[in-house]
Amino acid sequence: MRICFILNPTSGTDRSQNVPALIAEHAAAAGAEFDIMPTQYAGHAEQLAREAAAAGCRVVVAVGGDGTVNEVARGLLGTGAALGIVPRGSGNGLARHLHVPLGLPAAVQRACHPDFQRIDAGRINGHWFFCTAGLGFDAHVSKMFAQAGTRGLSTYVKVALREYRRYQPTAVQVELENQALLDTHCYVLAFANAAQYGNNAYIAPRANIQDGLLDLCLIDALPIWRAVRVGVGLALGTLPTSGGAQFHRSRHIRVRAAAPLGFHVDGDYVADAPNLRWN
Ligand SMILES: Nc1ncnc2c1ncn2[C@@H]1O[C@H](COP(=O)(O)OP(=O)(O)OP(=O)(O)O)[C@@H](O)[C@H]1O
Repeated sequence: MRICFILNPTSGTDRSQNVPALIAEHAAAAGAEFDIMPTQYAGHAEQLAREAAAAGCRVVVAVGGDGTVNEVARGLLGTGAALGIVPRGSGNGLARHLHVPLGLPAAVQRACHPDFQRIDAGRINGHWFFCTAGLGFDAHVSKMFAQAGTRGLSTYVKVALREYRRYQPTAVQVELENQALLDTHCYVLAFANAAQYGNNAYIAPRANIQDGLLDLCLIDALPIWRAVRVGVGLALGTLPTSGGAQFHRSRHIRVRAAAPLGFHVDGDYVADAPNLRWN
């Protein structure tokens, strides 16, 4: 079985290791036939993944964080090749959800001897996601984070605290299957295919990646007392019971807003769009 590792050299914050050499060492030790292809620009991993699948690779491994996983997985949709992950990002939400080992040697070993399982894919306005997507404050923070110049959890937390004081939520209507229309303020509207954003921040601890449904976490306002409670709930995985957030589950979700809203897809800010549909 031939395996292709697609490596984003810009993922994560640790530049101290020679990652291609380490992958080669551990893949060879696992007895795999393999290729290692570094990306050259944002978006390149999707094309490389599609080409690897067309060339007969049965497993195509994203070496990076959730953004790289998203691109590789997008490229594999409809090809029959399986996605593997060697987590090298700063959040690694999908890898953590799927219990992929976070250490490189064990992750490479697992990619070379895979257990296959099916996972759901979500879509927002035509953009695929595999872990989480959302709009509101977290989308706004992902936009500002991308402009911050540095990456990593501490930068993310700094940006989130700074933007917390500035962010104004928008009024939206949310339409779910078989439920009354919700008129709400979109402070956070998170669409979870997997349970966490990354870094073990559990936005939807009960999300099941194989149930064909999205878990919607809705927070309509975030005064400081609730922000603290939500922060604790994210860290402990208790958001559904600790108060401050509503949860729903649906296959399709439609969101209407008077003004265009930005959204994020697996942590990367995409675009502003007036009317969004999730499925
Ligand atoms: N060669 C490259 N040069 C610049 N950007 C790249 C390159 N290859 C991929 N990218 C972009 O880098 C972005 C960030 O990568 P990724 O999400 O893997 O790392 P991360 O942000 O550190 O991890 P996480 O999303 O888990 O926090 C991706 O959205 C991808 O489009």
